[in-house]
Amino acid sequence: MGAKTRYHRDPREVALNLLYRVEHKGAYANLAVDRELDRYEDNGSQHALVTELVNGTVRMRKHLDWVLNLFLSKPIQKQNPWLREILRMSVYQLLFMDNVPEYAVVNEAVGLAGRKLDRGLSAVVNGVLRNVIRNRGEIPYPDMYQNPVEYLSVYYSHPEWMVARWVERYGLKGACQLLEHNNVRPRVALRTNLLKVDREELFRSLTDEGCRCTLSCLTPWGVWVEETGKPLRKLHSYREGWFYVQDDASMLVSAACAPEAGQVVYDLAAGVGGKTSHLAELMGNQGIIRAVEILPKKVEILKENIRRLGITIVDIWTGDALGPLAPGWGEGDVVLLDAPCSGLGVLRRRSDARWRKSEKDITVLSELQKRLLKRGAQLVRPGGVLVYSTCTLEPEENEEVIDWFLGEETGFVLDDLSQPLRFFPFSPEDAKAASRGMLVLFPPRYGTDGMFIARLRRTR
Ligand SMILES: C[S@@+](CC[C@H](N)C(=O)[O-])C[C@H]1O[C@@H](n2cnc3c(N)ncnc32)[C@H](O)[C@@H]1O
Repeated sequence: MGAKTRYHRDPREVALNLLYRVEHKGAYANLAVDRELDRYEDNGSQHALVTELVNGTVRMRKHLDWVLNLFLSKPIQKQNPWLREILRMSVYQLLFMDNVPEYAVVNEAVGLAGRKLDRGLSAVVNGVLRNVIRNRGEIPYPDMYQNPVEYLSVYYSHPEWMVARWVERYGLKGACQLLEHNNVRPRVALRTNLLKVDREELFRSLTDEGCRCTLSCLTPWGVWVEETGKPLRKLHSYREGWFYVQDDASMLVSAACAPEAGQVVYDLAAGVGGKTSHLAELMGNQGIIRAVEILPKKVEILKENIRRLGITIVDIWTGDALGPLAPGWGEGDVVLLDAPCSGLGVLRRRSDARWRKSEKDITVLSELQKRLLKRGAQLVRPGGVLVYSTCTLEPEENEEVIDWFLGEETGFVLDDLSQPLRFFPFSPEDAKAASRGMLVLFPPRYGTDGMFIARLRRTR
């Protein structure tokens, strides 16, 4: 990429153009923001403002639309698309950002409207925003007692079908905790690459480069970064391959496999290699990992990741795990299936993800998961281990897949997860579940991503 442009455009205008692309052209919020900001010289505060304006506005869309509809004569959905995004972004600042003065929000919005719209619509922007400011203390949300699902869905800005599921499963209190968790920026966690450094050394290097971090109390590898002086990719320790960016919950998956040096290990849905690389680290980079991934683009990133981390034991097969694999790939000691899933446990990571999912995805994915798990089982040697994981909380993709599998395959039993994960500070009820072989990490409980892990052993 050539020289970067100095950041001279109004960050709100940059954010508005991005919002238009996300809401009206189908762009993915995180990719669109990254790509756009990559064009400019890094300027911490303006980059942070654009990111917050876009992700916050997209994430809180349902809440914002509810509020706006109280003050508009025509529903927000029927308004001019530019007007819609200017109003949403401005009300987001008024209701959810406490470091932007009200007058600045209105002035900036009217200025943007003047550039994108005609005079009449600029006046609408001015009038609506002033009305929101006057009434912000007494917004009438849906009735919490009469219709809790509708209330939570609007207040926490999630699709109603998701809220209904979670209220039924976790009760009102648990659902509220989860919804709140999904609206908070995730912490940045790094996994120390023990092939190259120990965690204290990584910590010192990060601190020397101006990062504010703490050691994770959840895993032996994690370092939590609260603030970086520069983007992670520009750090010396990143270039040296001393860490991989990964949530603590994901680190549990490879740990649950408990692979040993010299073993043959399959990673049947390797993606960009988050778990593959951790498996290799746990094996001391000795043995063989056979990584399968259907998307060539991801395989390219996987290759780059393992190169940077200094891992040399991964053989890659680019293709469908349900089809034929590389010649000579027979049974393995451990098979991991980190299955494609609805991702409802990691909604906080992508602001637009909640709006892209449908309840039908869950049913469709659970069928694929069953087929992939059955395929994985064929690759486990007698006495070997099969680990199944997802980053969703939905039983159809988790416990029900395992129950179905155990009904079909008589040669497998659930295997104790608490031993390989003995470092983790489980609640008593999670510890019990882990010892029985299946575990759901409920995100608000540990501040992690949501994760499901099941460990099975082939008995014959
Ligand atoms: C949950 S992601 C894996 C994430 C990865 N384990 C990591 O930690 O980075 C699931 C992956 O499965 C891949 N996938 C989906 N269907 C597949 C199939 N039939 N065969 C192989 N890979 C598949 C997807 O492209 C996706 O990268």
